[in-house]
Amino acid sequence: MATAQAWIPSILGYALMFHLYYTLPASNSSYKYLRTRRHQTFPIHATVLYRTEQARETRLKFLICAIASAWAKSWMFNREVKPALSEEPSDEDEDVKDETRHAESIDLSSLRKHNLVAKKLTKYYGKNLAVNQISFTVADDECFGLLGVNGAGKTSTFKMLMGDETISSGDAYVQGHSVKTHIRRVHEHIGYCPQFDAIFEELTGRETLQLFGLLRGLRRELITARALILADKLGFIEHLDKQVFQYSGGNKRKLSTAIALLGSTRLVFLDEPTTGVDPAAKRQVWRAVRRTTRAGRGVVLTSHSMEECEALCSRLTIMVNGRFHCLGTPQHLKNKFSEGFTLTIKMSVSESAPMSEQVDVVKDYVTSNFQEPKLMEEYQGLLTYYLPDSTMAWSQMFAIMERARRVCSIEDYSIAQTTLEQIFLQFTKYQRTDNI
Ligand SMILES: Nc1ncnc2c1ncn2[C@@H]1O[C@H](COP(=O)(O)OP(=O)(O)OP(=O)(O)O)[C@@H](O)[C@H]1O
Repeated sequence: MATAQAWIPSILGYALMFHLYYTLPASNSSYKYLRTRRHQTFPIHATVLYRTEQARETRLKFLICAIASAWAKSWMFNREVKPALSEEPSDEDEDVKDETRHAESIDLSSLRKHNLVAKKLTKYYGKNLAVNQISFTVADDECFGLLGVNGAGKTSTFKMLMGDETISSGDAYVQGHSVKTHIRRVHEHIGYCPQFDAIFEELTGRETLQLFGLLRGLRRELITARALILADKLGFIEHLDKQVFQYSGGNKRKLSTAIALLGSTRLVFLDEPTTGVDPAAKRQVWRAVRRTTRAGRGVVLTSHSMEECEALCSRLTIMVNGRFHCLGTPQHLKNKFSEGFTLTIKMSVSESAPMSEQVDVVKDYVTSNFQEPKLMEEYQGLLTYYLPDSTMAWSQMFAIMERARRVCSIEDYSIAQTTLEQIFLQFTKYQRTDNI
């Protein structure tokens, strides 16, 4: 499809070019010399004049044709085929509706009081609707998480907010400045760690930070001090004077995160900052992000790690097909979308009876004390149950299991709520994959 689209403007352009070339009238003088030539009566100076005239006209025609061709091309590429947007899907989540109403009710005079306000932000790539009328706000000291599978629209959202991609409709406001009309002012307030490291391989880490600091308009001494602090906190200080091409993938991500955090901007966009970063270093990045929000700066984060979102985000949303499908604190989402609990029991080794008998006793106990428990896994004295009754109180479940410890051969047990990952999977199974 993309190839066909690329060919159409060229064919149109060239067709237009040939059409114009053969139909545009030549000037009188050109006709005159043409006629003269046909009758073989032209003097030598007339031939020269004819060629000059002809060349000038040809150039003019080609110029007109080239402009027409370029216009046809840009019209084809910039044309956005917009299928009608449904006003508000009826099955939209209440929290998402509330956030939408809140963001859209903020009037122009109050926009300055908000760190980031997005109103009906929409992105089309041709016919593909990548981001579908999302509205949200990000407060100072808030870490707002955008979750979603590949192709959900997270990066497109960032790109629109950064002015890297045009906004198809809607707008966003950073500290009151419109992304559509005042992108330069917007840039002053945003630190950005893109999904793919946009850094110069030949520079050292220190030079990179100095370059980006100077571009931000920071004083040299300040940049030097901040570069050292960030490299130390993010854990790449020993690589600071190495050229970037020598950095591992994880260290490049840390450097990109440091660039985003360098300028003390009101907002920081982090697009999968810990991809490829080892678990210990990940914690360092998390600490740096927490310090950022504690300092009163807003962070918008995308990540494929549920653990990361749970650790960092004050609010998060799960994006599917360019729309928000739920929104709230991690605990709120767990309480709201929780579908039961997971009970894990570890059997104790006892000489009094064979293991299989003891396991049967525990199974009977669980079946008679919980509603419709489902044995998910049984492996070497370890039983994992799914408890679908999400209305049961924690205290009640623990009381049952403490009693079980006294009457059965149980060494240990644990009860866990549905994880954020399970909730994520519930939503993302609806993601279209045809256009990724
Ligand atoms: N430059 C582009 N041209 C055409 N389609 C695009 C372009 N960039 C993204 N898309 C499409 O837009 C949709 C959203 O893509 P986007 O990169 O925003 O998703 P994402 O949630 O960031 O995914 P990932 O987790 O893989 O980064 C996808 O269907 C993708 O194919």
